Amino acid sequence: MAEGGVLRCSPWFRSAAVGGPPNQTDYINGVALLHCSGSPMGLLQRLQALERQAGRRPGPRWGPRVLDLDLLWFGQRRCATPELVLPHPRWQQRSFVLAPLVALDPQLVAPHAPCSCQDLLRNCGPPYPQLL
Ligand SMILES: Nc1ncnc2c1ncn2[C@@H]1O[C@H](COP(=O)(O)OP(=O)(O)OP(=O)(O)O)[C@@H](O)[C@H]1O
Ligand SMILES: Nc1nc2c(c(=O)[nH]1)N=C(CO)CN2
Repeated sequence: MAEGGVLRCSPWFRSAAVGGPPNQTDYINGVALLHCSGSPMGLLQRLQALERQAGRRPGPRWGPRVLDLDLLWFGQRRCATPELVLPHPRWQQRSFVLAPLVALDPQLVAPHAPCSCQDLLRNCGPPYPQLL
């Protein structure tokens, strides 16, 4: 049985919806650093079960959802299947991901990233997510 848990959590950030249908309400984003002794796919399945428990139902791409738990990276692992791509293909361009990561650790350089999360966030430019 795989074991794991939450090591650290970022504060929450509010930002306007990026992409998806028009007129969405703002999103609230955070990141967590996890310890996990199991496989990336096993972890993704646990995250998806939590989304379902929270009441998430199928909807349009990037449309409103009650909970969205994405796996950004899993150590140094790389993976490209229809079910799981690691590292997540879009995290480096998303200020709503990078602002919480920088809040978690201002020095953070993620596996396979070309520079620090702080530099990636600067590259995104404004508007920056609002710290709650
Ligand atoms: N790293 C990953 N983290 C989460 N889901 C992933 C990942 N790689 C691939 N997927 C797959 O993406 C599918 C769609 O997930 P979801 O609807 O949550 O996408 P999204 O979060 O809205 O969009 P995005 O992938 O751009 O963040 C899932 O069924 C899942 O199998
Ligand atoms: N602000 C914000 N925009 C998004 C978000 C998100 O979490 N926050 N997630 C998306 C698909 O995962 C698409 N757009």
